[in-house]
Amino acid sequence: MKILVADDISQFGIEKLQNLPDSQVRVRTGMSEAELMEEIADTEALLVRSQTKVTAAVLEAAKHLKVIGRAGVGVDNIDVPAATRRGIVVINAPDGNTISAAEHTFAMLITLSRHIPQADRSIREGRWDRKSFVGVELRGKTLAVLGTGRIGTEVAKRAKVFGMTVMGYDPYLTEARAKELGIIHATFDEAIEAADFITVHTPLTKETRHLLNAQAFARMKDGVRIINCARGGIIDEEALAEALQAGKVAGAAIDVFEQEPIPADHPLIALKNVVLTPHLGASTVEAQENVAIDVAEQVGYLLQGLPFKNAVNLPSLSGEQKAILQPYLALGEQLGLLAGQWVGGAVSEVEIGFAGPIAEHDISYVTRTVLKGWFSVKYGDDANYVNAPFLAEQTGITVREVKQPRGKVFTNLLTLTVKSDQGEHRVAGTLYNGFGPRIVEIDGYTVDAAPQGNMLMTRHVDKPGMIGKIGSLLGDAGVNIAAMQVGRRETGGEAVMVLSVDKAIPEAVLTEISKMDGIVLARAIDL
Ligand SMILES: NC(=O)c1ccc[n+]([C@@H]2O[C@H](COP(=O)([O-])OP(=O)(O)OC[C@H]3O[C@@H](n4cnc5c(N)ncnc54)[C@H](O)[C@@H]3O)[C@@H](O)[C@H]2O)c1
Ligand SMILES: O=C(O)CC[C@@H](O)C(=O)O
Repeated sequence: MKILVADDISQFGIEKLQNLPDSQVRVRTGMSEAELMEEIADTEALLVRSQTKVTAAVLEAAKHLKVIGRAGVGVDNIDVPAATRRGIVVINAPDGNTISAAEHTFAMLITLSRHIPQADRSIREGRWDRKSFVGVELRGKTLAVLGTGRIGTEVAKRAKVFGMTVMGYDPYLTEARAKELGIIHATFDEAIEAADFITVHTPLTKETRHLLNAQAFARMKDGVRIINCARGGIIDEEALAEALQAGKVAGAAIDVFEQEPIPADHPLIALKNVVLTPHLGASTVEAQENVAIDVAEQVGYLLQGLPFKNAVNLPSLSGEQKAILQPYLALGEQLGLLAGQWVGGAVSEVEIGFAGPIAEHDISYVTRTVLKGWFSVKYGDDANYVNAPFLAEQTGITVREVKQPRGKVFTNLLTLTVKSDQGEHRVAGTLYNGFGPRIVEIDGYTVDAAPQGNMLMTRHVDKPGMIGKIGSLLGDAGVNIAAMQVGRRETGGEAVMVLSVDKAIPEAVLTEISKMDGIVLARAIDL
C-alpha cells in the first residue's frame, strides 16, 4: 500500500500509517502541482493539510488513488467533485482542532479589544505610549457568531464566560439549541446590525463567499470589530480594507485569506488596526496530534476494507443506522449485481423500491450499494459507493427511490426495476430471519434463491424437457447443480429458473442453452 504524505503532518499520524500492514509511506512536502502529479501516479492514499492543492489535474494523474485524508476540517484545497467522479473517498478530521481554532479566535478577540500586537510593536520601537492603546472591555458587548457549528459553539461558550451577549446565526441553529447555549437565535441582519464584534465560523461555500461585503459592512454599527479564523473568502477583503480605512470598522483580526500566503501588497498589511496571523487556528501541538491520528486511523481502516467514518463525499450513518441497514447494504449490492448481469440493452431508468419499516430509514446509502453493484458489472472496481450516483448521471440513467411503509408479503422488501430499450425487468430481495438475504422475485415470478456464487438464470417456455435438457448440458460440462428454483404463473406459460451451480458456466454451454428451443433469456450470473 503506497501512501504519500504531502504536508507537515504530526509524526503520530505518520507512525500510524507506517504501522499498517504492507504500507510504504513517503513524506514529501512543498511539492509543485507538477511534482505532485508525478509523485502521486502509483499512490493509493494521499494525506494533506491545507497547503497542498489537490486539483482535478492531480487527480487525473492519480491512477491508483483510493482515498485522500485531510488532517483538519476544511476540504476546500481538494477538488471534492473531481475526487467523487473518480470514486476517490475524501476523509477529513472534523473534531481534532475545534478547541484550538476556538481558542485562536478568542485570542484574536482579546487582542482586538486591547491592541496587544500594536502596543508590543511600539515598545520594541522604543516608545512608551499608553494613550494610543486604550481598549474596550468585552463584558457587556455583543458578539455575533455567524455559523454555530463545532467552533462557533465553543467560541460562544467562552464569550458567555466573559460576560458577552452572544447572537448566533446559522440555518441549522434551533431555538432550543440556542436556549441551551444561552445565546440569542438571530437572523443574519439582526446579528450583524446589533454586534460590537462579529466572528465567522462557516465553511466557504457559494452562499458564504463574501458573506461580509460592502453592503453588510454598511449595515453594521460604527466601530464594529471583525474576526475571521474560518476561511479566506467569507469576508470580502477589499471591502473590509475600505471599511477599516473609513473608520466604519474599528479593527479586524484575520487568520485566513482569499490567497494564501497573502501577497506582500495585500491591502490589509498596511493598516494599523488589523491583526494578521498566517492560518494558525489549528496550529497547536494538541490539534496537530489529534487530526493526524484521527485521519490516519480512518484512512487505515478504509485501506484495510474496514468500516471508516468522516468521509465528506459519502452520506454518514450513525452506528445505530449502520447496524439496521448493514444487511440491506449487502442485499442491495447483490440485487444491483444480479440485475446488471440479467438486463440487456440501453438502460434509461432505475427504480429502487423500499417496502416495510426499512423505508423509514435513510436509505440513500442502500441506493448507492444497488448502483455500485449495477455499475460494477460494466466498470469493475472503478465503480464504488462514492462515484455510483455520478456514473448514473454520466450514463443518463434516471434513478428513483420509491418508499412504501408496509410490505405486502414480506416485512421488508427491496425491489430493483430497470427500464431498458429491451423492456422492463424487476428483481426483488428480502432478508429471512436466520437465513440471510434471498432473491424472492424475478420479472414478476416468485422464486426463493440465495444470492451467492455462480448461477444460471433463464426465462423459458414452461414445457416438458426444458429443465432436464439444461441439466444434461451442464452435467456434460462438469457443472454441478447445487440448488434449483422454478417460478411460473400458469402451466404452459413462461417460467423463470434459477440454478445455483458449483462453478462458472463455460461460455459455449451458455450459448448452447440460449439457443435451445423455448429459451427466452439465459444468463450466467456471478455474485
Ligand atoms: N483557521 C484554522 O486553522 C481553522 C481550523 C479549523 C477549522 N477552520 C474552519 O472553520 C470553519 C468552521 O469549522 P467547524 O469545525 O466549526 O465546522 P462545522 O461544520 O462544525 O460548522 C460550520 C457551521 O456553519 C454553518 N453554515 C453553513 N453555511 C452557513 C451560512 N450560509 N450561514 C450561516 N451558517 C452557515 C453550518 O450550518 C455549520 O453549523 C470551517 O471553515 C473550517 O474550515 C479553520
Ligand atoms: O492544516 C491546518 O493547519 C489548517 C486547518 C484548518 O484550516 C482546518 O480547516 O481544519
